[in-house]
Amino acid sequence: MDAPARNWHEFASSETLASGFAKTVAKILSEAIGARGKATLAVSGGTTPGLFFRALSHEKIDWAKVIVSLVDERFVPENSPRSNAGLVAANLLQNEAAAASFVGLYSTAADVESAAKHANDVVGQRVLPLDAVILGMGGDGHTASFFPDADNLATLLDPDAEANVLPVHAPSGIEPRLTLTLPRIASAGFIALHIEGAQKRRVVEAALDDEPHLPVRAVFDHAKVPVQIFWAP
Ligand SMILES: O=C1O[C@H](COP(=O)(O)O)[C@@H](O)[C@H](O)[C@H]1O
Repeated sequence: MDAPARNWHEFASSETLASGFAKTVAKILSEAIGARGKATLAVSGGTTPGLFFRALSHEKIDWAKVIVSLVDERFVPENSPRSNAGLVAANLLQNEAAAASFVGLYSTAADVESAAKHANDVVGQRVLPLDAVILGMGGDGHTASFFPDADNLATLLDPDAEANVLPVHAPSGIEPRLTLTLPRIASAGFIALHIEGAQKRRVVEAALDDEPHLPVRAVFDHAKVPVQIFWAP
């Protein structure tokens, strides 16, 4: 397979990226609301998106018609500092965006397998299809919870997977995880990869050139629309 196109959107700083990227995502959501009366957005967690979330929360769109969900989640309750839902609640579902609905992936199930079954159904009923997906990426080339050492990586990355959400066990992921599967991400109407720093840029370039085994590459290969990379040093 040929290397996918690179669509870089480069900003001078995290702050200018956050505000420019927020305007782009707000426009996508507004267009979806105009077209079908609602918009669905799945966002990532981790250390990168906080500033962007805060900028997006101030955008003046019809947030009551927006459903926000997650690309992936750690199997931890929302009050854990490791919870992606907690990050979204504290930073995105504020200000104008407080009117949005939120559908998370975590539930107080006995184990991550049961939680994934529950999330699979809820996401299928309330969230899909996705108008916009915001991905992050770790320095190991994982995106969503597609960790290189996940015991079910091939299933997670199966372009024909029937599941919406699957459990993940990966030593490098620390806790068990819940993640959207590749085809649910790849079929979104807008797909952005938000990364910051020279090292992550090198990882993306490597994934697109000579390291196609890195999990993030699978999104580029199967996305229905070209993946847009938002980057700041
Ligand atoms: O564990 C996760 O990591 C990735 C990347 O996070 P970052 O801290 O390097 O920004 C994130 O995209 C994913 O949602 C999260 O669960």
